[in-house]
Amino acid sequence: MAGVTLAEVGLTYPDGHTALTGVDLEVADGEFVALVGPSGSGKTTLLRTVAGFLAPSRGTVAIGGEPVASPGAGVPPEGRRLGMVFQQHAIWPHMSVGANVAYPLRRARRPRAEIGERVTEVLALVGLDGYADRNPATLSGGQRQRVALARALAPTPRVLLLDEALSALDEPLRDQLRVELRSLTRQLGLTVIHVTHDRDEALALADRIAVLDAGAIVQVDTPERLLHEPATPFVAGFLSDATLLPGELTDSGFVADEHPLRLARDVVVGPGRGSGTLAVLPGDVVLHEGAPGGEEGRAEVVSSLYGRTASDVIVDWHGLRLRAESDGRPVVGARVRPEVRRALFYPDVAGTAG
Ligand SMILES: Nc1ncnc2c1ncn2[C@@H]1O[C@H](COP(=O)(O)OP(=O)(O)OP(=O)(O)O)[C@@H](O)[C@H]1O
Repeated sequence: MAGVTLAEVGLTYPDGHTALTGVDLEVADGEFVALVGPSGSGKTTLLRTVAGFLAPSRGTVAIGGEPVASPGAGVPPEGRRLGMVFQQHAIWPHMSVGANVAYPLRRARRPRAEIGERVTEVLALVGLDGYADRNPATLSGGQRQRVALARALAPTPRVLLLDEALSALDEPLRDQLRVELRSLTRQLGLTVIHVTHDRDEALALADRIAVLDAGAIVQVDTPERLLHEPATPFVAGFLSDATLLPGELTDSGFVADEHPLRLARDVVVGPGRGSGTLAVLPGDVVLHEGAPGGEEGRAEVVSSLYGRTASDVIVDWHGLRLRAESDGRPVVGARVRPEVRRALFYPDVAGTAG
């Protein structure tokens, strides 16, 4: 059993900056959890707290049910039986590939024969069979990351911590390593916490994703639920590029503040009445070309980026930058009429009437 449990974890750096404000997170044994959030939201701080490089100011961290950190007490990183892979510069250039992978085993004073066997085994696992004698300088970026992964896996860690481990690689290599990483961690039944700024990578790899904002977790859920049922306007905006706008929801529908958008009640998803925030997902907007109808329905295309499944389009609609997915590729400057087919409503806490 090697799940990871964080209970009420807070962390304030010595300069007084609070990076984590009370994080509760339960990662199950064998689960792959991605941590995402804007720059500075605390992702790396959280990962380093689990690793043992940082001590929480309050709360506890447990691995496999055993408390490893609480204020004033802690198991050092080397006693936590974790593997870690960073973005780059993770392997030592003056050692051969085999020596890099053997290093944590030598430090643990494992018998020489066992070390040799294990190095061969993990190099094969990451697709680097026969690379033990190579100098890391002669490897590609992707191969070096595989060496880093092999070194992290060599001592049979209970949990694998990845900090932007694939981010320095170019596509399509990054994509290939994503696939390999996922099947490898499944095969080994490893618990993984993966920090990434790449939303698509998190959605593709993770069983569940934890979304951080300003040092707190705002939602932990499966990729599907995060995309279709974001818990807050922030999550809808951050993960799905939702357009957010304030307004009022009544029994007859939504009326935007200082904008012509009006929606019937049956296309607005969400509880409550009163003032709040509407989140419009790009896939819920249809752009009608030719812009028939009244002036208030007209918008102008300001950006149109072609994509594999749809174009990513931004229109200026009476000062609102509305994001839409479009089957075609509308040209910049075209006049269109946006139709919002569905939207999510989040009542203001103070403005909710029930
Ligand atoms: N050693 C430190 N001393 C003081 N503040 C720090 C220190 N390290 C990080 N911080 C601050 O703590 C907050 C969280 O930083 P952290 O690196 O965990 O964020 P992040 O989500 O990983 O960001 P990024 O995506 O940019 O890597 C930031 O405001 C950062 O400036």
